[in-house]
Amino acid sequence: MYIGRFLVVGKTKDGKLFAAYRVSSRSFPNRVAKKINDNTVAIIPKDLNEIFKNPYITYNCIKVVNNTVIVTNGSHTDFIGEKLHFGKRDALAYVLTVMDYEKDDYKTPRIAAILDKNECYMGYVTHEDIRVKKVELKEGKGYYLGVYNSCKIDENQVIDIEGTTAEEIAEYILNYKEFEHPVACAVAVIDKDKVKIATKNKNE
Ligand SMILES: NC(=O)c1ncn([C@@H]2O[C@H](COP(=O)(O)O)[C@@H](O)[C@H]2O)c1NC=O
Repeated sequence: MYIGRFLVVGKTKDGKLFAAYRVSSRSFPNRVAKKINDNTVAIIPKDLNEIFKNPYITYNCIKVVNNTVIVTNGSHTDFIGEKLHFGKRDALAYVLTVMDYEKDDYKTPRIAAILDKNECYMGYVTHEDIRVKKVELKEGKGYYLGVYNSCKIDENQVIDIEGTTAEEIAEYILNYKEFEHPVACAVAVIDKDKVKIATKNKNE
């Protein structure tokens, strides 16, 4: 099944909260997840000329602001980070409403999640729907939300989670076989009062 870009929020078997993002792509497979600093992961084309071909393929996919993790499939990551003072629900609702779905051939949805050690919200905007929801995370499980054929917040969109570190989870989700065309994965794990980030790219 091809679900395009997707995010996962969940809890490891040893109780740590995490957010993950995977690029799956038919059209732009030559990209990497690159750790920019301890708080930011970007999705970048290997050939920088690609940046000018499509406005939606280069962006920060994870940002950590004061131990709060934001994960998205586009440039709304930074905007949400700037609006966290609205509260998690309202930051998602505001930015998704203002930025709307992507104006490409597929009307690709924007997806997002915000997570800290206390709570998690997921959200999306499509050309016909918009939703933000608080979710309760369960040990050893991750809820996914993807851009194609899976753009909904639904308890049935759940996968088992293997691994307890950011590195292990990134490897696991990049290689998650059910979802086709893996390209790159980035993960942020909340471990006590620190957030640890890791990336894993195809053929790395
Ligand atoms: N965020 C991304 O990494 C991303 N990659 C591709 N897109 C958009 O989705 C369209 C379809 O891409 P694909 O065939 O790789 O699923 C692209 O033309 C582009 O407009 C993206 N936009 C949203 O997911």
